Amino acid sequence: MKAEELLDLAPVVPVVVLDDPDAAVPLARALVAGGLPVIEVTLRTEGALAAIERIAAEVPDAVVGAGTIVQPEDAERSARAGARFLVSPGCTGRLREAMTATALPFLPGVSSASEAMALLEHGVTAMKFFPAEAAGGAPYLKALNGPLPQIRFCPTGGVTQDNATRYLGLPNVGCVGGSWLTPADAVRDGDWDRIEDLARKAAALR
Ligand SMILES: O=C(O)C(=O)C[C@H](O)[C@H](O)COP(=O)(O)O
Repeated sequence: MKAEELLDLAPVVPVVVLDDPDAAVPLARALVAGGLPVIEVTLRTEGALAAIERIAAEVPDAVVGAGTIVQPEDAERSARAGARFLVSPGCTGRLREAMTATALPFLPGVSSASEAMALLEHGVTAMKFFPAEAAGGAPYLKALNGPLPQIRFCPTGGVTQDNATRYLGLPNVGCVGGSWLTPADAVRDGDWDRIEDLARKAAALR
């Protein structure tokens, strides 16, 4: 799968922070049941790689990836755990090389025209726009589409059920990402029905 194709699999990519790897499988099943098969597990917790491993092994309909790829080593570690894509909040030359070396599709984070152009020089045309709302929101991305129509984005950061359509209506947006599908209290309480419901509403956004 190419990164461009990843952007078209689902309108919303849930960004998940998981403390307990035991929650990974029921959580992923709830998201898939609600219609959101692409799941980004952030490497912000100790259990993140174990969570990715479990989802990859036990939820065949999910497309699980690793988020918060910050160190070059994170890319290979995530690939070994079974991640099928990689997402980073920003990008450096070393990080791009490490993500490229895994042969997995990846969405490097950018928040400016220059950052996007630096990646474009290396043939990267699918990116995460982060932090989307704080960096200028949908008007900013709309403005980038004029000079840089070959780049498509997954805006993430401050995106919600209520503002997602502003992004999804843009020609250079494939999908959006966000943590609103998996509220911390719902994950802690194992309220998978609530998460499935949130996913279903988000899946209907497009
Ligand atoms: O962890 C990463 O890799 C990030 O870059 C940040 C996340 O994508 C955002 O924290 C999600 O944003 P919210 O939906 O506003 O919570």
